[in-house]
Amino acid sequence: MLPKKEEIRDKVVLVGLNSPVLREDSATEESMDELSALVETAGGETAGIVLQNRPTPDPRTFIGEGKVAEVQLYVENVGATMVIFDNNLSPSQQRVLTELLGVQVLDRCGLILDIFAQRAKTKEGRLQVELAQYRYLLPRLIGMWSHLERQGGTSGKGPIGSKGPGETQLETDRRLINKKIDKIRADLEEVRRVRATQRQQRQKNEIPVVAIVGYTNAGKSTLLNQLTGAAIPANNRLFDTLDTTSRLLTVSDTMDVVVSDTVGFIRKLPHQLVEAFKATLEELEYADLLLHVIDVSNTEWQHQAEVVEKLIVELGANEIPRIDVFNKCDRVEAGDLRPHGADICSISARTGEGVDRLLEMIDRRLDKGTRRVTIHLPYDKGSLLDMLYREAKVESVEYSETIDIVAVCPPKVLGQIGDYTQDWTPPKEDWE
Ligand SMILES: Nc1nc2c(ncn2[C@@H]2O[C@H](COP(=O)(O)OP(=O)(O)OP(=O)(O)O)[C@@H](O)[C@H]2O)c(=O)[nH]1
Ligand SMILES: [Mg+2]
Repeated sequence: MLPKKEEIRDKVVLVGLNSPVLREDSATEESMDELSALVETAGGETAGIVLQNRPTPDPRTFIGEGKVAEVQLYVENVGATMVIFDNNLSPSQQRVLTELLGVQVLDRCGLILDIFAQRAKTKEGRLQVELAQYRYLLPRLIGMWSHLERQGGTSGKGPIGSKGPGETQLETDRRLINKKIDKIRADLEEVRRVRATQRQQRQKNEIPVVAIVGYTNAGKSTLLNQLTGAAIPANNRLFDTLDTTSRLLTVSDTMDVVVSDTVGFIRKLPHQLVEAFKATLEELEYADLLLHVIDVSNTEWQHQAEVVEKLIVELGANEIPRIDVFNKCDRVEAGDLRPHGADICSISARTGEGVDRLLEMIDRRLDKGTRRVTIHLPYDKGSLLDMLYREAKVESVEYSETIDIVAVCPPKVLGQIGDYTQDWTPPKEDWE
């Protein structure tokens, strides 16, 4: 585990393998830079970067054996205390490398899990991280025990069914961890149930849900703060936000929405984490609109946006209407700004530039044709008032020459009272 900031910082050598067979798990200069930012976030310090090009990984040592010796020399020279791989290592590769290099070896997944463990604050967040950690740990634990067995040579040689001490211990550990996993799953199930109830309540009140999604550090929390005046911490480090925070936002005269900030995405997000954060990310599935925040000041923004798109599909949220929000436009030259389109807008969540237009877009995208109108109802049509009380939100009623009513009406109601309203403006036609 990496120490916190105020303690001595781990000196870390970063190692990556670039190989076509690894496909998305392959390391590039950009992914190594990002790994370095992750190390920084975790409170460590990058002491060197080694990137190897190789047609295929070595099954035992992942990078080539010669490269292992080179890394070992590097570790000694800079006095590194840890080596972190940008790729995913198998449990046995991790073990072999730890032995050969003589310092702790982590892979990208392990590092991200570590950061999540440092950041998780709420009970739910901690449960989710714990679940991911146990799921990550289980195969590694098994590898560790079978390794000890081989060294000790005390087991595995007897007749089938006879258990050596290593195996017994392994089985005990495995059972304990599986029991833990079951317990955490049950607790998270309860969280999910509570969320479902809250969701039903919102649906009954017909408050649409807008979820802010995007790559880590894109500016999601800053946008929620800008929109709602919330005070969610927004820091220039990866995975600052782990919990979903929701706030009410008045979008226009006729519309309130709930806006939710969500955990950031990253390339090679450990699948254990995706699974563990399902309860949080489930919110996405039920959102009425997604705001995909993209940091255009990052040279990698296109790749980052693709990663997010993929995860949105994986989470079954790709059918939900979406607005692409190009953020941090204050940091790029005006000429570089992305073109405006029906579902695209440029903003600066920090300065507030472009946010009004974003609000208009949200309003239109979610608009189901609801309008606030003044109705002048002749007294002989008084029975329509009952219908209004049932089907619309009546805000005021005055009895003068006619019955004067102000009400927020869904389209169905507007159709029935159209003859008695003057100020009903039909929905704008300039989209879809
Ligand atoms: N210049 C500039 N900086 C911004 C803007 N929006 C956000 N930032 C900065 O970008 C950094 C990350 O912002 P956050 O809002 O924490 O990003 P996030 O997407 O919530 O990040 P995670 O929660 O870590 O996934 C912070 O330092 C913000 O101040 C912007 O429009 N312009
Ligand atoms: Mg955030």
